[in-house]
Amino acid sequence: MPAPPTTVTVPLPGARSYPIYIGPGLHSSHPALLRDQVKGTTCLVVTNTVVAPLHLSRTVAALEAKEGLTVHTLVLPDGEAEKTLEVLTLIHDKALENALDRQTTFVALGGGVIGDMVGFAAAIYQRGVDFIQVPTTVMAMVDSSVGGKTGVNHPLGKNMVGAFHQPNCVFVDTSTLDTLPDRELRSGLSEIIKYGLIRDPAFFEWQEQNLPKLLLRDAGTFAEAIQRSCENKADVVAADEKEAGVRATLNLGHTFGHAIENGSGYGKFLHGEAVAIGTAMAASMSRRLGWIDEAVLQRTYDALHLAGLPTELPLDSPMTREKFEKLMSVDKKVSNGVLRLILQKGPLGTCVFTGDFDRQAMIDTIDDFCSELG
Ligand SMILES: NC(=O)c1ccc[n+]([C@@H]2O[C@H](COP(=O)([O-])OP(=O)(O)OC[C@H]3O[C@@H](n4cnc5c(N)ncnc54)[C@H](O)[C@@H]3O)[C@@H](O)[C@H]2O)c1
Ligand SMILES: O=C(O)C(=O)C[C@@H](O)[C@H](O)[C@H](O)COP(=O)(O)O
Ligand SMILES: [Zn+2]
Repeated sequence: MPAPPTTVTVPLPGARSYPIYIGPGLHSSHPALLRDQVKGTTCLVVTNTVVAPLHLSRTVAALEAKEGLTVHTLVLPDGEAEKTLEVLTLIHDKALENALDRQTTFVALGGGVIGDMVGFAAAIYQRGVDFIQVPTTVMAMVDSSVGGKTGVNHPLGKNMVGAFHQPNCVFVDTSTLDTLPDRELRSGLSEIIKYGLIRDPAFFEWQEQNLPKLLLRDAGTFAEAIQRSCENKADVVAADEKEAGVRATLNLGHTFGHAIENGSGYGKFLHGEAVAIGTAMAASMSRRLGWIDEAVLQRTYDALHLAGLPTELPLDSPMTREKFEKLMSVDKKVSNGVLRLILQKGPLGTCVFTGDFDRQAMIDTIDDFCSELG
């Protein structure tokens, strides 16, 4: 009997708490932890054209070992540009063609794009069916598979159509990272750094020491980074599941970042790259406001650079101040017409979620980041 894997729990009221299982080779060592989460007699595993040839057979084998379970599969096109309502409809087409009923479970096998889309498809299929997250990117393992934010993009705004829908469990087989390209791996580091900046200075200090080992894919270091990230995310989600307040802090850098993702054409930047530039913009704005000192600004930039992430817009960027303002005006944190932002304030590891800041500081920051372009 293999030792139990590392388990982080997302505590939620009403018997909705769920486990995040983390470990190398979980598909082989602990397949029962996955299949036991399927309650009915059918499930639909959804993945994409990149992940399917690499990992689908392992997930299907783990599920098919359950007696009486019929496993359906669907392979979607890959990429952020495919995170749309049109593509999501293919999931419902497949489910209905196979007469999948309300007891079915959807299984999301892939990165954050698949996880967000399959979760939303589950939230609205026959008004809600179960789903399981099987994340295969760093981004999905440390952030997107946890917490139940699901949805798709709209041409006019990122993640603009979606629902809160929590998974039955998150099954993190860290061995799937062996096939992840370096660029996608670095992108996920952006959200790991975020946890340090918004609430966990000790984790940030650990990152300052260990980011080089993460880039070298050291397995033990990765296991710790994933566990500590999931613990941070689980704490925040438990405190504020539907983002009435503190959960918004998980959006550090995202208002600028989402504008960059949309304004550059979904897919030019990976989410974590856009968030890295957005985090640099937010830090610069905090410094401009006098809310952080030069040392905190420098450490923020240094960590992003150490992770191999960008902190400025590329020279050929189509972003302009007008584009930023238009896209940021539909951010989900706008309340009664006032944009609220997450900004670092005080010592490293502290931030605020506020609409109470000098708007000129935001404009000047945007101008500063756009000034080298075109
Ligand atoms: N719901 C949330 O809380 C939340 C949090 C963070 C990010 N997100 C969303 O997640 C998305 C970004 O996620 P992502 O960075 O995982 O992008 P992604 O899902 O597009 O994956 C990145 C690339 O890696 C490929 N890939 C995935 N696993 C692989 C593997 N093991 N080996 C080789 N290739 C693999 C994918 O096919 C894709 O080409 C964005 O849409 C973002 O908005 C959501
Ligand atoms: O879980 C959350 O809450 C987050 O904000 C996590 C973010 O990293 C993630 O990118 C999320 O999808 C952004 O949410 P949105 O509400 O700004 O679309
Ligand atoms: Zn994010």
